[in-house]
Amino acid sequence: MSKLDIATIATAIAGLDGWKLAEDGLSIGKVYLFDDFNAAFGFMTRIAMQAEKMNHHPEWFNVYGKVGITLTTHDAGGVSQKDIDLAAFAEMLVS
Ligand SMILES: C[C@H](O)[C@H](O)[C@H]1CNC2=NC(N)=NC(=O)C2=N1
Repeated sequence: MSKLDIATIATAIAGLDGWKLAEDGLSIGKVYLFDDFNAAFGFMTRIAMQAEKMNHHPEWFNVYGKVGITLTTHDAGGVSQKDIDLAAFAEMLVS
């Protein structure tokens, strides 16, 4: 899996509400806000199952209803299609 160029990443995340490219260009991220911990952890559980299925895992932070997700592909040293795909999966869950 090779990393994508910045233009490709920008185009891909333009269609993913709220997802941003990190200053260093090496990851994409978004902060989700849910009504409570139950909703937040349910969201995280579904992403965890998809991450295992894809063998592609997020870096994330959770406190109560807040879930911060950062996606990068360690093996590629940047953002790959897997990161875009997992972000798209997260957006599908909340849309
Ligand atoms: C051996 C390597 O860790 C595995 O192929 C997977 C596991 N999950 C992963 N997750 C992420 N985000 N990046 C990776 O490069 C990655 N590699």
